[in-house]
Amino acid sequence: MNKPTTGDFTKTAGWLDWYDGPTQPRFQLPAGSVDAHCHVFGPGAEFPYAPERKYTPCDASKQQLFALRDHLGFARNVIVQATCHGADNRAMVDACLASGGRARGVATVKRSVTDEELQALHAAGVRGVRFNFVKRLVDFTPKDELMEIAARIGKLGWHVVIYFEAVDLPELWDFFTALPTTVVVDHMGRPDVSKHIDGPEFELFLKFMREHPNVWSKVSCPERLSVSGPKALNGEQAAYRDVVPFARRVVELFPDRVLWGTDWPHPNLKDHMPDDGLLVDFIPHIAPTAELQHKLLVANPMRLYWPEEN
Ligand SMILES: O=C(O)/C=C(\CC(=O)C(=O)O)C(=O)O
Repeated sequence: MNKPTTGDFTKTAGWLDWYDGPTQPRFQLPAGSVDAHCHVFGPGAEFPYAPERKYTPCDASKQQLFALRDHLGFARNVIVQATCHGADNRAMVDACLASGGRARGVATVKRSVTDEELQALHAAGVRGVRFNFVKRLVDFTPKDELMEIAARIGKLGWHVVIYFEAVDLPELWDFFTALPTTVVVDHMGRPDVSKHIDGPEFELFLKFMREHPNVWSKVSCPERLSVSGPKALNGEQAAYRDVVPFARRVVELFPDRVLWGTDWPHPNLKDHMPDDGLLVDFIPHIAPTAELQHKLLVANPMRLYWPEEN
């Protein structure tokens, strides 16, 4: 895959581009698998990055995303609006429209979004909005604004994707548990995997899922969560072992409410870029049976993003 230059934009210092030439996964994805968390970036020359962004990425186009999809053996993508595009959803919408029905989207919208704009996003394939609470990525948005947006998009049958770090869950609990829609948590709420899996922090996350049947989780991003590796590089077939027990527990406890995605092109990784083929080989470690794999990769994302096909 050739990486284009970033138009007039200069990448954030130390930015790592995605892994060039990922290996063919050994794990064969079930037919119809969905990569339920990935992004497109720009290209900046066509879809400029937002003035309020906290980082400037490398360009990562829809063609490059679709080439990765085909290489890894996925059938479909869910393209999640990244903060570097703010609430300008054009790059994500353009990718959904170009996918021939094989991509759905998760948008970022402001309170000022009109009903017509929401309808247009729906027609393009958007089925959710993302509320981001990771402080290094976004400025604060008042909760009453977010609640108002949630109520409006709920009427369209959309869901809310929430991104936060584990230490912030207690403070966000009341807001999250009041959301009226299906709620999808990015990357298991970013547990600190150096803490004990049975400790209070991860237990609070499991309680969140246990007590609220509208809450789903992406069991993605081991490359972001891992502390001790090993990294998904150089043919490593048992990467990110410290994350496995956490993700596996969520998959086994809530098999009908989990999703998986590559997170390509892996924004803001500072230390290494995973080989996406080896990331796919991580899946059977956290979903060890064919039944769990089918739910995680096919049945669950299809139910949430393509319910009309069920
Ligand atoms: O995309 C991800 O999964 C994670 C991100 C970036 C992000 O969310 C965004 O920019 O919107 C991160 O942790 O830096």
